[in-house]
Amino acid sequence: MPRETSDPVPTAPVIRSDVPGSFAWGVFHERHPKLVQQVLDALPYGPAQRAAVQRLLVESTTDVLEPLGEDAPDAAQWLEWGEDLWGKPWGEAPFLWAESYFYRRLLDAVGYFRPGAWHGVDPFAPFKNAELAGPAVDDELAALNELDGLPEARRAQALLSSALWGNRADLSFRITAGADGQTASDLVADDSTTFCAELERTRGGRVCVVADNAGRELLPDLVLIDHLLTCGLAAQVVLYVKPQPYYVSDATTADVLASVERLRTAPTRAAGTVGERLWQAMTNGALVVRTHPFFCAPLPFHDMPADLRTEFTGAAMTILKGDLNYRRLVGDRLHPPTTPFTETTGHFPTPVAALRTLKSDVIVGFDSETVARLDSSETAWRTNGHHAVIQVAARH
Ligand SMILES: O=P(O)(O)OC[C@H]1O[C@](O)(CO)[C@@H](O)[C@@H]1O
Repeated sequence: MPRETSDPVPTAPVIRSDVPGSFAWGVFHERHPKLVQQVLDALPYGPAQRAAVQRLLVESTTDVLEPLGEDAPDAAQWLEWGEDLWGKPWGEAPFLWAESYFYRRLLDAVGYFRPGAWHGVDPFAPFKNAELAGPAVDDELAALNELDGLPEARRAQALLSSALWGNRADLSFRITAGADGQTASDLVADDSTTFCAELERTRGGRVCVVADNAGRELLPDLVLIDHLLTCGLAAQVVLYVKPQPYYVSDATTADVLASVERLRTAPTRAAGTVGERLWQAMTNGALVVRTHPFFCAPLPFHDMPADLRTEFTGAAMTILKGDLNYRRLVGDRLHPPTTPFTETTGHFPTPVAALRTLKSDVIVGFDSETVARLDSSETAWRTNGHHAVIQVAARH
């Protein structure tokens, strides 16, 4: 796809999953087998679906990329997205592309798009439901009572922080991270002052939020959205979700509805009030939930189609949540970590804020001291999910 903007052409190597020992290699060879087992344990799929899922595991680690069947509703779209890749080993495709296609093929294997009993059944719903129903969520929602009465700036900081660290709760991450990732954490790039100042400067505009995971990430996202609307920092919020199940726990419209309901029916006052306000906001158009096929595309946001670009255009800010959205925003490449964030996000049609815990190799916008400090820690700081960034590219 031709580059439509005048931003610099990236030269950093595109990440692939064919380097043994690399993080991306581990996703295909270690994480996916565990994920698939969990999916097969969580729902009583029949023998044909189980066999198809196992075939996908083998194909994605040892074989070449096969296109979707002609009867798939999005077969033509994927043929185009993969036009240079079909017939090549999975590991030779960009990691972002291959991982995305893995999730699309998993839906295929479990019959998500086929007429029949499993049509439209989210294979990740058992995990999402269990998380939303869990006692940890009750505790988190009860803590909202304590924010009442705080000055607006302090409340905003607390809600921003919850939305940021909510990303650490991603179910896919916990498959290999063990427990809940509740070890020492570190905010390694913090543009939160710019974030708040920018929203104040554009007060009353439209803010877009590109959601990441359902459950314990989406709940604090929704609470932050309620804050933006209630304080008048945004007159309208457009929440973008995935059109279909994706990357294990990514939020769909059904997940938004379940989360709003969870808030509305929470036993604690503050959460219930937020839930009621969000319900009203949805009914009067202050909060709009939207989706687009491109949110499950295997491509960076640089390549977003014109209709989606037009939708974003004019927003005061777009908040992108999570690791995958970050990869798609800055490009899934081994950038030098000191590459300016603004240099990699200039293609996006609006000012952007990334709220992300680090769960893959991609990183930009660091100063060299921070990189040296993290490198000397001899931990897998880029991928272990203990660190986070709030990075903002304002345009004025
Ligand atoms: O839910 P998030 O924050 O987007 O994280 C998803 C991340 O998980 C992985 O699928 C595996 O770690 C990454 O490749 C991906 O970027």
